[in-house]
Amino acid sequence: MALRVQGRKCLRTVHNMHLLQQRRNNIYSVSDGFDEEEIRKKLQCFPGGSIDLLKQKNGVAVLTINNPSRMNAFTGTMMTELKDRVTELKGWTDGKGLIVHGAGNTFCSGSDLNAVRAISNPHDGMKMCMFMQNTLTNLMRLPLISVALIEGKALGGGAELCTACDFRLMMPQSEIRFVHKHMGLVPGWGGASRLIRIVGGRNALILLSSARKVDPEYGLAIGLADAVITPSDQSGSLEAAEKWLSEYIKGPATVVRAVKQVVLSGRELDLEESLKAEKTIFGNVWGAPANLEALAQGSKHK
Ligand SMILES: CC[C@H](C(=O)O)C(=O)SCCNC(=O)CCNC(=O)[C@H](O)C(C)(C)COP(=O)(O)OP(=O)(O)OC[C@H]1O[C@@H](n2cnc3c(N)ncnc32)[C@H](O)[C@@H]1OP(=O)(O)O
Repeated sequence: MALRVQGRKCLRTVHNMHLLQQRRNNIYSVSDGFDEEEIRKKLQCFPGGSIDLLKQKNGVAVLTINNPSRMNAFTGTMMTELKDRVTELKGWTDGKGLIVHGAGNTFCSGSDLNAVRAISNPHDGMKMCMFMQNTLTNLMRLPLISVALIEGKALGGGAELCTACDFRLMMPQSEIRFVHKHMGLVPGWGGASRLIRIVGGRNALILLSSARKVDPEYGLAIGLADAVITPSDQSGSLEAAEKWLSEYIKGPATVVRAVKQVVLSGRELDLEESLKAEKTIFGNVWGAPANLEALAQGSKHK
């Protein structure tokens, strides 16, 4: 009898770990008819710009969408570079936070229209969509607290990209705009699914069906923007974003990453599975150095 109970417990733990593992993986794989190498080769035909990653000692990484002459539009090589940078961040165990921003004074104007025109057939479009969904899902699931710093415009795919971050910071002149309908499209990089979870179905329907501009005031009202930052003469927008983020990433990386993981589980799993995942994550921090140190110090929370 005791053995049977133990066996069931063990099976449950394996199932639980399997679910957590699944969450870390790509949405599309070979079993979905997705051949990453095939689309990578195609994307390499559309070069230009870069995705730059700076991992700082303070545990905050800065990811720069860098193609200012085209308002930071995503070329094919930038899509593959984004995938590689996100993979690099997955292995960065000292990391706590991430800021995604654009070079120059703007965020991102979506896909490079030159590439879009060249692959405007459904087969290639679907492969690109699967590739970007995999990348942005992995970005969203990083155990880092992420912020999209939206300076200037976030249009089309750029608007979708900012929904893969935990928070969105706008600036007085910035705008987020899902222009897809005006292009005869709907979002395909996972932007619609994430937008609904951020602002609710009603607001998402308004934004997607009207391609309405979201300015900071409207962004704050519907919960798409988390704050509006105004850089001072002394510090630029990146510094202001880092300052805003610093509130949420104080303390050891193990604990900050665990916080992000429990929130991810709650966001993505049903209640029972989320509770089990929470237990597993809790098991990793309970009695760990940060916990023991806090107990030894007898900390008070006045
Ligand atoms: C819809 C879904 C799809 C996806 O999910 O994959 C997409 O994202 S498609 C792309 C959607 N985005 C657009 O359609 C943006 C089109 N561009 C604009 O509306 C304007 O350029 C704007 C508002 C971004 C900036 O306007 P502004 O007057 O400030 O500057 P310019 O128009 O002179 O732009 C400077 C320079 O950048 C080039 N540019 C801008 N966006 C793109 C882009 N997405 N792809 C390629 N090139 C882009 C623009 O053509 C100018 O180049 P130049 O050689 O100087 O004429």
